[in-house]
Amino acid sequence: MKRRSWGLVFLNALEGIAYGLRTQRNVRVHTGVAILMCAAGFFFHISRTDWMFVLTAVFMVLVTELMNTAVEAAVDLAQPDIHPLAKAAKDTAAGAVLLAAVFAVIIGCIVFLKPVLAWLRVLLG
Ligand SMILES: Nc1ncnc2c1ncn2[C@@H]1O[C@H](COP(=O)(O)OP(=O)(O)OP(=O)(O)O)[C@@H](O)[C@H]1O
Repeated sequence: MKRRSWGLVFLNALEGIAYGLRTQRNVRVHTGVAILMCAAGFFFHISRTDWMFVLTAVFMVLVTELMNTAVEAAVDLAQPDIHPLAKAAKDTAAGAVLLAAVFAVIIGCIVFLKPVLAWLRVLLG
């Protein structure tokens, strides 16, 4: 196969992200949550260390979501019929997303619970 230019490699990767956003509701939901978490980070002026954890959590969820989409597409192409290995592949990929999401929830609670409660206290007098 002909070697692709860097520009084309980048374009194909963007097409992959666009495919995930277009076809997978979960990718769209997690992207929305990621944007909210980043907005909250700016709103509450979280520390550099907190940003590192928040960004790690956010990117882990988005990366595993896209890998899950890739696994689903590859499995559906290779094995459209019911097969235990097709189930194992899809369930394992979904498990990776679940673990990343649990990590993101834990990080979200550790970073945002305190500032959100303090903000609510001020807001409610
Ligand atoms: N070819 C297959 N053979 C056996 N089990 C399958 C197969 N395809 C899907 N499954 C089972 O059904 C579940 C749902 O599969 P599906 O392809 O609908 O993915 P999904 O997780 O619902 O993805 P989406 O995010 O697109 O809704 C899988 O997690 C797996 O347990």
